[in-house]
Amino acid sequence: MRMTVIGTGYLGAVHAACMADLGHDVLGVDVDEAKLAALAAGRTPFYEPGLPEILARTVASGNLRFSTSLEEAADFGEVHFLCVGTPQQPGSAAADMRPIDSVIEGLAPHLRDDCLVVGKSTVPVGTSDRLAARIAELAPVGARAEVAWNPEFLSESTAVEDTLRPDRIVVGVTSHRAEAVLGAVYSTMRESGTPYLVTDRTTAELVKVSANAFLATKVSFVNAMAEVCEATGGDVTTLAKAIGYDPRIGHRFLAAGVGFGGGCLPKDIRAFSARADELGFGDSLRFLRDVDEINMRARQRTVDRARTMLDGRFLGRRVAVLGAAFKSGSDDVRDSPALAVAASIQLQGAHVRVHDPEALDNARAAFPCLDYAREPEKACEGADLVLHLTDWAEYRDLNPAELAGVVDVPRLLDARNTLDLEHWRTHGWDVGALGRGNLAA
Ligand SMILES: NC(=O)c1ccc[n+]([C@@H]2O[C@H](COP(=O)([O-])OP(=O)(O)OC[C@H]3O[C@@H](n4cnc5c(N)ncnc54)[C@H](O)[C@@H]3O)[C@@H](O)[C@H]2O)c1
Ligand SMILES: O=c1ccn([C@@H]2O[C@H](COP(=O)(O)OP(=O)(O)O[C@H]3O[C@H](CO)[C@@H](O)[C@H](O)[C@H]3O)[C@@H](O)[C@H]2O)c(=O)[nH]1
Repeated sequence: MRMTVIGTGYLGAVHAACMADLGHDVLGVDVDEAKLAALAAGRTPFYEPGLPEILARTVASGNLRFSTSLEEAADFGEVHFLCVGTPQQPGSAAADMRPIDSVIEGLAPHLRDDCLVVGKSTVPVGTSDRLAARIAELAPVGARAEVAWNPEFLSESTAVEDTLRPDRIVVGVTSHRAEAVLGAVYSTMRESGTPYLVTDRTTAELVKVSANAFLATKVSFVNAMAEVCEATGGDVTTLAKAIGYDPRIGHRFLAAGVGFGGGCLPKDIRAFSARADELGFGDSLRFLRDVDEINMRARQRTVDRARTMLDGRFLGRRVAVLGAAFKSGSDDVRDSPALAVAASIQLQGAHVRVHDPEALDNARAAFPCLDYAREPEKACEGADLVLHLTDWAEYRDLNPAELAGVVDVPRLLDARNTLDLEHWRTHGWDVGALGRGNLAA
């Protein structure tokens, strides 16, 4: 099937390459010419495990091509996936819909007969109806252009696997024709037994934002329990392990620490709340403000704990930060808790040097005020405190004995709760963590 993928960022580049790998004929479209040039040369503009191989394969086979032209896109395919960004609006909690609106303005006047515009971006409920109405105004007379919504659930770091073998596929449609077209797009997944839910567009939009709201709530729940453990002397890691054995709760998304960040969960819960206020059901989602507050408090608690470990003073101290990406397996630093903490500590007078295996360039562009090192050992040189803020596997393999010889004072705060602190302690380290009130000072 011939299709376009409009917006080739973290979501769109993966979707385009995976669709091409499934045998579809795909045109990726973006406004960012540098990004398109890299993709067309088979180079991934960001770090995503497994993507370079699929991209190289599909570009070489000719199944995947790129363009900046929406007119060319309209002419190219019968299905158009919208994958552009919906970031938080500056100065508001709501989603910025300008990228999507501008795509519709550019695409709709050129749409061919019988095409399907399929939203994958995460949007405020009601968007698909609004876009369908606008397309009806702009599309050539007689063009039967429809809108469907097909939310995306991939996570960065496992995006390729999540796209090729998703937990479920949800399509929101208003006709049998749209249902049949999307059924053909996803025939491989359907044949392999992936749960496939066909629904109305509104429900499809809501499935996406409610899934992210639930995930955010789960992380904030465990971070609230971390606060309780700190106040009472409990251990949140054991607590999470114990409650997670109940299959109704489950272990995933119960890792307490510095909280959630990234280009999705924080902005999506805010946009959901803002939309609820707009539509008059804000009270139903009031709890999401607590979820957001608990999450922001996790960053502040990390800063406070670091200050306490440094005897109440950041000024003139050297702090090594392990991790800049919002999570391991990604180079994405959008709303990264690690960088928020690092910058706050720097602003309070410490000299902060950050290491990350993949996200250094993005981190430097976002926070040029921080100092950076290409090796963890370099970041730790002369440090009064080492802060573990992104849970890269390689940090679990660090040698505490060797690192003790590099730092000024062997002091470690594990704000991800994934390091073996007893092991570090046996090598002379003074250790701290979040939510582990039972850790003897
Ligand atoms: N990143 C994820 O893991 C993920 C997963 C599921 C859903 N989503 C949703 O998908 C959407 C995209 O997210 P992302 O992380 O890929 O963002 P991103 O910023 O990485 O990518 C967005 C892309 O859209 C391009 N773009 C912006 N305006 C454009 C225009 N007018 N025409 C063509 N291209 C344009 C940008 O240049 C960029 O390459 C968001 O709504 C997000 O919430 C993201
Ligand atoms: O137990 C946990 C799990 C996650 N996190 C943090 O939560 C954030 C988000 O992690 P994750 O959800 O794995 O990453 P994303 O790539 O942002 O994916 C989320 O956002 C995407 C965009 O909407 C959705 O498609 C995915 O389903 C949803 O998981 C990161 O900062 C993680 O470090 C925790 O602090 N504790």
